[in-house]
Amino acid sequence: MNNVVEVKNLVAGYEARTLIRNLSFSIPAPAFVAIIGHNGAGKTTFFRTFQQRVAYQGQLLVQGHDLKTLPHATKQGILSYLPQRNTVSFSIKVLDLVVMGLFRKKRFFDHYTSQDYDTAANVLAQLQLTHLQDHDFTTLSGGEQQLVWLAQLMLQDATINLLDEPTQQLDVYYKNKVFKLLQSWVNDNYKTVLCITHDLHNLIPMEGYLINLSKPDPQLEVISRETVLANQAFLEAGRN
Ligand SMILES: Nc1ncnc2c1ncn2[C@@H]1O[C@H](COP(=O)(O)OP(=O)(O)OP(=O)(O)O)[C@@H](O)[C@H]1O
Repeated sequence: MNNVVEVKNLVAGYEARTLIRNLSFSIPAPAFVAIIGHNGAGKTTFFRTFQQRVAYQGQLLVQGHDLKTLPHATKQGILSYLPQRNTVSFSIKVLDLVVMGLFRKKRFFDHYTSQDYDTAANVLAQLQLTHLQDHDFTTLSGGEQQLVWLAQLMLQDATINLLDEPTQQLDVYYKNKVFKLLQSWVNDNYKTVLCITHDLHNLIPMEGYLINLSKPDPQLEVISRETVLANQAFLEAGRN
C-alpha cells in the first residue's frame, strides 16, 4: 500500500532565501496533520510546492505518484487547496458559489442540477449556514466567507486537502466546530487534511500529527496535550 503523502528531501524557498531545508516525512494512512510555525516560517510556501507554484528540489509523492507527473491532481480529485485569502469581486449568491465545488464532476458548459444544489445546501446545513444560502457572498463577514469557502471545498471531495489557516477569522464556537469537522473528514470519510494553523489550543483534542516548520529539523510528532504545549512553548520562546 502506498503512503498517502510522502515528502522526500524537500528543499524550497525563494531566490534570496531557502525556507524549507531537507524536509522528509510520510503519512502512511489518512490523517489530520497540523502545520505550525512562526509567521514567515514557510508554511504557505510548503503548500505552494504541492501546487507546483514554487520551484523545489526533492520529491513530493501523493498515493505513490510524483506530483510533478500529476499536473491535474485537483481535477482528478487527489488534491484540494483552500488559500488563506480568497476574494470575489462580483455579486454571487452563497449557494451558487458553494455548488461550484462540484466543478470536477462537470464539463465546461454543463449546468448544475437541482440535485447538485441539494448537495450544496446539505453541506451548508452541516456548517449551520442555511440562513445565509441566498445571501450575496460579498456582504458576508470575513468569518462567514471563510466558512463558505470551506463548504465549497467539502464538495470537491478530494483525497488530500491542504487548508491554509481555515479557522483564522472564526469565532471560538466555529473554531471548535471546524476542527471537529476536519477530524470527522479523516475518521469517517478517510480524507487526509494538512492544516496550517496558529490555533494551537484547538489542536489539543485532535487525533493526528503536527509538524513545526520553525524547528531546525521538523518531524511529524503525534498530537497530544504534551506535544502541543511543548511546541507552543518552543514558538513562544523566540524566533531564529
Ligand atoms: N514570491 C515570493 N518571493 C520572495 N519571498 C516570498 C515570496 N512569497 C513569500 N515570500 C517570503 O517567504 C517567507 C515565508 O512565507 P510564507 O507565506 O510561506 O510564510 P508562512 O509560514 O505561511 O507565514 P504566516 O504564518 O505569516 O502565514 C516570508 O518571509 C515571505 O515574505
